[in-house]
Formats: sequence, C-alpha cells, structure tokens
Amino acid sequence: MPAPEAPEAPAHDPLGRERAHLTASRAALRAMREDVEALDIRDVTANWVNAAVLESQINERIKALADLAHTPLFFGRLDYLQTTQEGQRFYIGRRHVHDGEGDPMVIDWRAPVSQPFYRASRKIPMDVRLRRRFGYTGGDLTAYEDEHLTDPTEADRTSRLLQAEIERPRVGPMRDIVATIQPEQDEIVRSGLSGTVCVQGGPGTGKTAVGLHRVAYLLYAHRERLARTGTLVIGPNRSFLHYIEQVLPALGELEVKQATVADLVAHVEVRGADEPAAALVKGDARMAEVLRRAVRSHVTMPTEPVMVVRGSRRWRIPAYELEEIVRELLDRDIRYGAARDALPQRIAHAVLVRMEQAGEAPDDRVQDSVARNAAVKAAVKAIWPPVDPAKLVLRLLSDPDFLAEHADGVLSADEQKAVFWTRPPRSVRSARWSAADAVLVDEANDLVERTPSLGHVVLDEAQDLSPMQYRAVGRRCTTGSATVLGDLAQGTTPWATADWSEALAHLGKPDAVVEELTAGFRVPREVIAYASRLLPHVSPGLTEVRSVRESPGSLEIRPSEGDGDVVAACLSALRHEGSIGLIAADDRAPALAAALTGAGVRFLAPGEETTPDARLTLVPASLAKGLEYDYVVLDDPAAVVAAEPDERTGLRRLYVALTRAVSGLTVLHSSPLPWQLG
Ligand SMILES: Nc1ncnc2c1ncn2[C@@H]1O[C@H](COP(=O)(O)OP(=O)(O)OP(=O)(O)O)[C@@H](O)[C@H]1O
Repeated sequence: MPAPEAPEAPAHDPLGRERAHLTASRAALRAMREDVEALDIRDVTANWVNAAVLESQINERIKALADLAHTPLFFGRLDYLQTTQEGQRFYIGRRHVHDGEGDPMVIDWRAPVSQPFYRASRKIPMDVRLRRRFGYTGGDLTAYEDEHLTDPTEADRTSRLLQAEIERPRVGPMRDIVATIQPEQDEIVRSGLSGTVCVQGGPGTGKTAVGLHRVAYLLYAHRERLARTGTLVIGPNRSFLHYIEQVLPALGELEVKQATVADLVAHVEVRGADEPAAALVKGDARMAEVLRRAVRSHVTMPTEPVMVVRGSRRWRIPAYELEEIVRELLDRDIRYGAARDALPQRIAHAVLVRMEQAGEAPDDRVQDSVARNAAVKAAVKAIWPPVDPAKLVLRLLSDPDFLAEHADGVLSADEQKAVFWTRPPRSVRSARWSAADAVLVDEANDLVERTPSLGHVVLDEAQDLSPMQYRAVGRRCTTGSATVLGDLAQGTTPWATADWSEALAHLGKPDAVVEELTAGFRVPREVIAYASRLLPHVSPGLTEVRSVRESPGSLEIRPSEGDGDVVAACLSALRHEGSIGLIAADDRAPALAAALTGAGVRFLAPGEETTPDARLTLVPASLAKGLEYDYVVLDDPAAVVAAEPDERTGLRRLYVALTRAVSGLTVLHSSPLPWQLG
C-alpha cells in the first residue's frame, strides 16, 4: 500500500503522476536514441578509420540506449532536504536519461546523488527526506513505498517491495539486483578502483551479484581508464559464466570479458587429469621457484670472447666482460625474454665504448648495426637461448635429473616423484596436459615474457584456486585491482583455500581488505539451518548465513526406493512455478537422465537456459556451484559425499548442493544420510 504522499505532490493519484514521469522518461530516452541514430558522421571525418571507430561507438551507444521492456527505467526516487547542484528530486534507474533541455529525468544508480538510495537510514539520513521504491508488474509501474527518513514519528518497517524481490521465484539467467542492493553490499560495490577487496560470504549472500555490480560501478566511475586497460570476470566454468552473462549487459555494460582460469592459461590443450597428490604439488606456489630456476638455467656464462669485425677493424669483448653484462642482467631480475632482447645492445655498447676509446665517433645506428652483427647474434644464442615455456614444463615433468636439479631444496623427493610423468610424452602436442600443467606453462610463459595486466579483475568462487592459479590471475591485474569472491566452506579442490590472507598474498594483493557478508538472499531459513549442520565439519569458525527471506520455504527429507521416486519428486516440484534443479552425484547423473527420459520428462543440462517451458535441469553435483534453482531435488547425499576423494571435500560438495534452493528443497536418500546431517 502506498504510504502517505509527499506534501508537494497533488493529493489525488500520486501513482498516476509517477506513471506520467515514467512515460515522459521513456519518450526522452527514445529521443536520446533517435538523436544518436540521426548523427551523420560524414561531415565529422573524412578519414575512413576514424569513421569506422566512430560508427562502432555510435552503434554501442544506440544499443546502450535501448529501452528494455522488462527492466523498469527507474526503480526509486530520492527527495533531498536541501537543493543540490542538480536539483532536489531524483529518479534512480539503470541509466541516465535527460530531457530535451538536458535536465535529468532519471539518474544513473551509480552517480554520487544516487548513493543515499542504498545507504541512507533514519540514523544517518544523508540529507534525504523521502526515499521511494517503485514496484512493477511486467513493465508497468504498479506500486510504491515511502520512507520519510527525517520523520521521527514514522516507524521502521521492512520494505515489502524488497521482500517481494527477494522471494520472487527464479527462472532463467541471473538478474541484476540494482533496485535492492543492501547497505553492506553497496559499500563493497562502491569501494575504490585502487584497492583490492576480498569478500567472504556463505551461500546466497550475494557475492556474485556484488562483484558484477562493482564492475558496473567501476566502469561508470573510471570509464576511460578501464576502457583502455580492460576488465575481466573470472568464473569457475562455462555454465556458470552463461548463467551470469546477462547481468552486466542489463546494466548497460557490454564490454566486460568473461573467462574461466582455464581459458586464461590455454597455452596447451588440456586432455589429462592429475592424481590428487600430483595436483597438490603442481598447484603449490613453490613450483614458481622451480620454474624460475629452470628458466634461468638456460643462461650459460660465456667462456669465449666476442669478436666483431667492422671494415678493417676488429673489436674484441673478453669473456669476463661479457660475464659481467650477463650477471648484471640476471641480477636485475627482468623477464628472461626482455633480458635476451637487451643483451645484444649491451654487447654492442661495450664495442662502442672501445670504438670511442680508439678515437671513433660512432652513433646509435652503429650500435644497432653492431647489435645485429653475426658474431653478437651467435654469442647471444649461446649465452641466452630462446626458451619455449611448454617445452620447458614438458622437460621438467619428464626428465627426472632436470627436475631434481631445479627442485633441489624446494620439493622433496616424494613430491618430485608425484609430479613426474611415468610415461613421458614425446612432444608438446602429444602430451596429455592437465589443468595444473597449463598453469605451470602460464607461469613459465610469464617468466619469459610479461603477461599484460588488466585494469580490474573479478574472481568468483576464488576458494577453489590453487596458489599457482592465484598467481596466474594475479599477473593479469598487477597494475590493476581485483574483487575476490568466495566461501571457504565451499572449497572442493585438493588445494582449496584455507585462509584468505594467504590466498591474497599469492594473488599479489596482500593488502586487500577482507569483508564478510552474512545475510542470505537465496536459501530459506529452514534449509540453510539444515545445511549449516555441516559447517562445523567443513569450515569450523565460519559464520552461519542468516536468511533474510521471510517465507520459511519447504524442506522435506525422505528415503527413496529408487529412481522412480526421484522422477516423481521432480514432477511434483514442477507443479510450483520457477526453475527446478535435480542435483545428483556426477556418477548418478546418467541413470537419472535415463529415468527422466523414460518417464517422458524433458530436462536441460547446466548452462542451458531455463525458460517457462523447460524448467528442469539435471545438475551433476560438481557443476552446481554458484547456480541456483527455485526448487531443488537432491538425490542421495551420501553418494554426493562418496564421489569425492576425501570426506571433508565430500561434505563441502554436499553443503554446496544443499544451498542452491530458493523456495524449497527435497532430499531423497536411498542410503543412510551422512551422520553429520543428523
Ligand atoms: N540485495 C539483494 N536484493 C535482492 N536479491 C539479492 C540481493 N543480493 C543477492 N540477491 C540474490 O540472492 C541470490 C544469491 O546471490 P549470489 O548468487 O550473488 O550469491 P553468492 O554469495 O554468490 O552465492 P554462492 O556462494 O552460492 O555462489 C541471487 O538470486 C541474487 O540475485
């Protein structure tokens, strides 16, 4: 129900007035788009390259000005106590809209004047008299809700519109939360570009949502800088990236790249898998030192002088002087490839010094030509040969003496044995590289040639990265910053993060701030309480998620007689609206797929988009992380636990599976439930 109207609004039909503003804003947006469409760039530039760039910018702008039927143009209003520079009343929306005179009709949610919409409270009203939230049905403005922040007689109440948004049944890909970002989330979203933020938060606390909105915010606040340096969102797998890919475009940001860690390090084709013991060693940060030594071992101290013949004169640089040059380059610890590129010039410089001493006056061109001299080239090749990163890693993993030489004092004999290939491949192409090997190649690659850094990187589900993977991500934001999102209790890799400060050190951001989110927006109270029984066994000391959902949700736990019962549970879940996820241990998925097909029930795979007509997804437990479904049917928890190499990882996988549901969870167990759930 609308609250009493603001005094300056007409007493009659305040909703009609807001609708009129919506209609006018839509028209203004249309006019803005038409203005851009009508731009004739022929008069602006005759240069076709400039014209092409301009045209693509215009097309982007037209796309960004699209009026999306189901995303309301504004969702809030702020009436300030004092008149600010821009005015007194602001409608807050996803993008800026102005009228023909250039006066704002809708203000971007990221603008400084919008901030009180998210942060103002009765305690600190931030100069705001009225905060109004709008409710929409389809594209129609149908309700509003007011808070008079400076009125001492008005009582605090929870926003019904916010509750409705949180309780909304889910279907389709992830949506933005721009209308309902909470104060503690907003603090993270608006934290500065220069600092790295790490967010620890239990399931459904909005980490992914916050990370994506932070990117959108940073792009607004630092548009030019980030357009130059680039931004990247890193997620655990393709289906997850597919699930989140529409959030940023809905916020008007079309330029952000998305990748998995595997995409970043795709120097070799990954076709193999490691035993856990090998994976642990390969993911250990000590491997970086082994690789560093192995790369640098290619440098051979010169024993012969270099003799450069120019015309009738010969210039001789003795071995000891060459050695000095090489040592100096090694001490500077620049990239192997950069040092290799610098070496010919250093040798040429030594020749030039001799020429000058002999009374010649050589210039830069002479130095360049000496650097290209065959004798210098031959010396450089012998002293500082090129290193192929993949070949280097191949040799380390297949030549025990080479590995022992560089891992001496770094890896134990057993650790060396663990990573060693028992059947060494013949070539880089034929090797069955594992995901961890690809990261080693990436590290070696960076030792040879610096990896370009981006302006900002969001790393989601970070708890699953190995130290070597953190390093791989870290070198992609050495000159930028990062948002690191994760939950220690959901780590399911052999190297899962146990401690954020250690992880942040591997990332190269030891000074990052660690924030904690504890309010849960996804999982109903009863369900999160059930899942949290596992917390002391998987991550003692972590804070339990406090569900902010009002509806208690449904939780049903019952034995199952066979796959028929699972199919029946899915059919009954399908009677509710929203998406349904059937989560099962990976090795149970084929049997359940057959049972569903046999019963004529259509289902999707993770990554395929749920629609009102296809709402059931069969989710192997290993792909459930980060996803959510309105109703979840969880098949045999004990099998989910048993599928992992150790019990703690199994229980963590189960914790993930138990925390995907928005409205209800049905647990069907054909074997006894793990006692930790008891
Ligand atoms: N402020 C908010 N208002 C409305 N919905 C929200 C808010 N914050 C988060 N949500 C919703 O809660 C759900 C969970 O959010 P999200 O997936 O970002 O959580 P998460 O912490 O990344 O979870 P997980 O640890 O399981 O990956 C999403 O549907 C998201 O839209």
